[in-house]
Amino acid sequence: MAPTATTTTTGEQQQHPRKAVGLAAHDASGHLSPIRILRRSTGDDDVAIKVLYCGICHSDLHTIKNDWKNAIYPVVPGHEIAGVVTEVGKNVAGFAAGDRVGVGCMVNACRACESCEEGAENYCARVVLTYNSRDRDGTVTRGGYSDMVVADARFVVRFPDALPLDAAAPLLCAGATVYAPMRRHALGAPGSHVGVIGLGGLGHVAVKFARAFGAGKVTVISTSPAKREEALERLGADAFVLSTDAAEMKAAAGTMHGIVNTASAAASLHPYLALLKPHGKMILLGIPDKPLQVSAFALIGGGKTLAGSCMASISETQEMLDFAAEHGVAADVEVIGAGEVNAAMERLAKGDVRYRFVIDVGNTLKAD
Ligand SMILES: NC(=O)C1=CN([C@@H]2O[C@H](COP(=O)(O)OP(=O)(O)OC[C@H]3O[C@@H](n4cnc5c(N)ncnc54)[C@H](OP(=O)(O)O)[C@@H]3O)[C@@H](O)[C@H]2O)C=CC1
Ligand SMILES: O=C/C=C/c1ccc(O)c(O)c1
Ligand SMILES: [Zn+2]
Ligand SMILES: [Zn+2]
Repeated sequence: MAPTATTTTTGEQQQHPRKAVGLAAHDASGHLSPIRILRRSTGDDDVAIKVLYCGICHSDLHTIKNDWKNAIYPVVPGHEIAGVVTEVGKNVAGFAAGDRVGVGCMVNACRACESCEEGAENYCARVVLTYNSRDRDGTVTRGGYSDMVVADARFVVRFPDALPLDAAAPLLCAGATVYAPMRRHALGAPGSHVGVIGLGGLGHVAVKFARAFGAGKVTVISTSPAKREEALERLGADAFVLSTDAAEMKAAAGTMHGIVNTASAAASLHPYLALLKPHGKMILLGIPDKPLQVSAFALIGGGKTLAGSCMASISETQEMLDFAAEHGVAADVEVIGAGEVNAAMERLAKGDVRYRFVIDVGNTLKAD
């Protein structure tokens, strides 16, 4: 199907003269179709990247379906972008043509606030997300379901040679998002018992990182009985608790030092908080479309902590990639062609993926 022309203004065409092709959703049906888009020229601080792979994060699905009511259509999703450098600006010293690089969830920030100065640009109030965000030049950002991207070098990371780009692409969001809070809150530290709610893209990588951290015990807490065997036999979990089984949940109550919650749909927190030991911590990562409720007693009783965490900083993302390369951590992926993306979204909505779809952009997304 021939790409549709994107809706660009004359101003945007002047600022973004470079033709590219992508996959866009035009409404809350979430149906993705080819689109011509424009990218900026390579600025002095920029890196131009030929996209080879892009992971499909559940946030992409939330966004194109407008679950969060923040979609700026046409949405070109994708923030698990892996590819090779084609051009660098004259101020860029750390990258060169041919380098294996990635772009995750962010492409800009204010660089002046307390968070930016601390190297925590993911908590900048003016953070610019890789897609569906208003950039500083006023244009809407478009993500990695496209054949090329241009990004400020500060927001580009390097893949170690040991990481294959298809299986490493999901680390840019799924991996970084679980790695950062697990390190910050010592979840999965040696001798500790960590639970992971939701064995999906984020969850399965959390299990792998917990193993690599030397956790004393890793328990998957899942709504899917079909995931039990491979959680235990292949992913390295020590235990599997079916959250719909009252006896299994009761047996696990009060046993966990920490829990990583990656559930993509709204579910009562109370049964999960009961799994924590006194003073245990739940890190909330999943972003369901509906607000969550928690009773005071669920936290006060036991002195428990419920903390949110958002993406990861660029330095945490690079640290995570280097750690993953050293410890053999990569995502379990199902590589698909650009033409299969809508079928993949339907399967993702049903949890029918083990455990991350990755689009083979380099070989299957081309301008006609
Ligand atoms: N905070 C942040 O910075 C980030 C947040 N996210 C968010 O994290 C969530 C997970 O993303 P991702 O891993 O890509 O999604 P996936 O769809 O790959 O995995 C989500 C998992 O959640 C579980 N789940 C689904 N529905 C329910 C339910 N009703 N109750 C309990 N568990 C449920 C399923 O696991 P099982 O079958 O084992 O039950 C499913 O596999 C999304 O909401 C996404 O938007 C993603 C990246 C960054
Ligand atoms: O998948 C990652 C999404 C993270 C995210 C963070 C902040 C925000 O406003 C979003 O819409 C998504
Ligand atoms: Zn994501
Ligand atoms: Zn800032």
